[in-house]
Amino acid sequence: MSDAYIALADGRVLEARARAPGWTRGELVFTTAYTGYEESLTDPSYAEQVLTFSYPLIGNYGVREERFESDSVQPRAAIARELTDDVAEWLESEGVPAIDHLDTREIVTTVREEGAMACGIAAGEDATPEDAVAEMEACTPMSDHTDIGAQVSVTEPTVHEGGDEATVAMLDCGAKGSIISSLTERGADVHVLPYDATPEDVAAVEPDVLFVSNGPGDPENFVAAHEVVDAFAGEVPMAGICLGQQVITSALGGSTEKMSFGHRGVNQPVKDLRTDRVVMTTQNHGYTVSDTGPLEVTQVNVNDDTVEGLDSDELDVITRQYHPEANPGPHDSLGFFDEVLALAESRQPVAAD
Ligand SMILES: NC(=O)CC[C@H](N)C(=O)O
Repeated sequence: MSDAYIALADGRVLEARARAPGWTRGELVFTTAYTGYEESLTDPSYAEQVLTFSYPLIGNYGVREERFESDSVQPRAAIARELTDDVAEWLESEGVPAIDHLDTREIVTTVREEGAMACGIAAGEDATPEDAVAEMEACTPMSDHTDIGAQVSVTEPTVHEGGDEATVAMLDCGAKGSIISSLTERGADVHVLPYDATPEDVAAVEPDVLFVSNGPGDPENFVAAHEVVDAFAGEVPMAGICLGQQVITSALGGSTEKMSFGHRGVNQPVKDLRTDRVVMTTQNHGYTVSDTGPLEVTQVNVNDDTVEGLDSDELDVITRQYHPEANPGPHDSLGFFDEVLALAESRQPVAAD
């Protein structure tokens, strides 16, 4: 008899071991990252998802708060072949169900073949397969989470001081902490605004750059952020990461679509079309830009040719689909943040003598 079950939308029910008890459901996804479990488990972009680690041992260097990307665990549940006690205790204390001792290769190959899918988990002494199936059946598609921004955003504007190099207005659609610190470390003051900030709220900050953060769910559901981008297009330089790239592009007239199983890992190869240089990147997304509107493609994914970087000299826009802040991940693309600051500088009025 097992004390945990996961039910997949394709009808399969797998037995597992409960590591943190609870009943839950979400969109089943996997990451191939072999380090960075604290960063991934606190990344707000995983809200409403159940995160499977394909790497078989998760937790072998403990749990340290300094590596957290937000102040809570974000996925609805965690799955690995083997979770250490450190990670299991952390997840239990956060009330997030966790299971291990199952064949995670089966989950990964299923999601790769059939796409990200609904799943239900029942973990704990009284768990039954039927409970897991009932959870799975109650799971709603990601695009139905129309106000997912409210789950992950600040509710009040918050200022992170970095210096007078630039003033950044960041729409917090679920921002990772290290995106904010990558900007403050370079001397920018970052005004973090709620995901549903109005153009007036943004104007009040007098930003040199408007930055749209990463975030969970379907980018089309971030309606207020689309309105802000539309209001400032051509007036204020813009930058975005992941959901930020998707929102900026669709607000400017392009579009996005859902991928089959997405990109989640720390070794996604990206080629810069201007230099022919390939860098390794950290990624976590299930949607992609399908029509770039007025933006020019500067970078593509070497594996599947999807859009990784966009640019517009005319509109002063630069965006990335991957995560240049690299937490976890290779540091190859940290220079993106220097480009964001240069963009801000290009628009600042030259001081009179
Ligand atoms: N990391 C992110 O910002 C993810 C963006 C979006 N939710 C997606 O899955 O594509």
